[in-house]
Amino acid sequence: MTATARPHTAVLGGGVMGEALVSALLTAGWTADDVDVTERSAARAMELSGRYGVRAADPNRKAVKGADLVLVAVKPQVVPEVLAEIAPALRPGTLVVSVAAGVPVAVYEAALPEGTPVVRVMPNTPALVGKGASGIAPGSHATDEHLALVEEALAATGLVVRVAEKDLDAVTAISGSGPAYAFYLIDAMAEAGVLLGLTRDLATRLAVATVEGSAALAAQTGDHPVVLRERVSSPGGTTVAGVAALDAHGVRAGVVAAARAAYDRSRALGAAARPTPTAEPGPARDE
Ligand SMILES: NC(=O)C1=CN([C@@H]2O[C@H](COP(=O)(O)OP(=O)(O)OC[C@H]3O[C@@H](n4cnc5c(N)ncnc54)[C@H](OP(=O)(O)O)[C@@H]3O)[C@@H](O)[C@H]2O)C=CC1
Ligand SMILES: O=C(O)[C@@H]1CCC=N1
Repeated sequence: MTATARPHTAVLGGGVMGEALVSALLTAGWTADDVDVTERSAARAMELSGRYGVRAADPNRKAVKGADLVLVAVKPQVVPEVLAEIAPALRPGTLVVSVAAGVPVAVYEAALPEGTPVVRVMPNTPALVGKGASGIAPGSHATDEHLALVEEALAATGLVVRVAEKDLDAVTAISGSGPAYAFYLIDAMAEAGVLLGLTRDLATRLAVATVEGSAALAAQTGDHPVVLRERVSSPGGTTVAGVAALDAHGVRAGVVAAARAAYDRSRALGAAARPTPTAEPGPARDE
């Protein structure tokens, strides 16, 4: 039996998320020969090449020339310059997928040749261990087949859900940035354990296992979080005392404020990436 051919793929930007994407592609059935990765620093590109066997390509423009799938994983502020660089070299039909926070599909469609299919993705770092959560949204030229290809590319990362683009800033605020909130909670629980006399190692292991187990219980039962919380809370017991203290310290309001701040920041990053009204319209391809 021969393996299914995968589209030749260029990953532009090999930082935290670019590396997660490279790893996910290889787990999903792409071979190392199918994947090129570009980086600003040659040393980082060689590091990824050594770790995964993928080709360290340079520059972005050359990498996309032979690609059927381009994954943009640079910072939002760098997206406009990368699009300007690659636009003339993109082959017709090449699917451009971006994980950049906030940057609207319209920015890609304005910068890339007319008709270029674009899909925006908001992944998160638990993708590194197959436990991620990603929202994906199509641009105006992306078809169901394009979305299916993105789902195939992300198959090893965990949950992938299709959403409307208007919801991606909210997805960013909840699941994109969310791992940091969860790590914040784990760190705070571990620190509290140390305050109460546990060793840091034990307190950290207990906190990690508790958050992991609670997430697994919520996922496997499908029960509402309030129901699950009530099951922990014996009348007049320790848990109601603890949860009352969380409420008294405004922790719920703090989580809502965190998500709102991340949402606003995502929108601001998107606004900053939009071209000024005087900018020239889309470029032509290389001959
Ligand atoms: N980290 C996360 O949890 C998530 C990140 N994202 C998105 O993923 C994108 C990348 O984020 P993250 O991986 O955290 O950031 P990183 O800074 O770790 O990665 C970006 C990488 O791109 C490199 N780079 C910069 N300019 C270029 C260029 N012109 N061509 C090729 N590579 C370049 C950077 O090099 P150098 O450092 O030398 O500039 C860096 O290694 C962002 O747009 C972010 O919004 C989305 C969801 C979650
Ligand atoms: O912090 C950020 O901007 C990126 C996007 C979501 C998670 N990390």
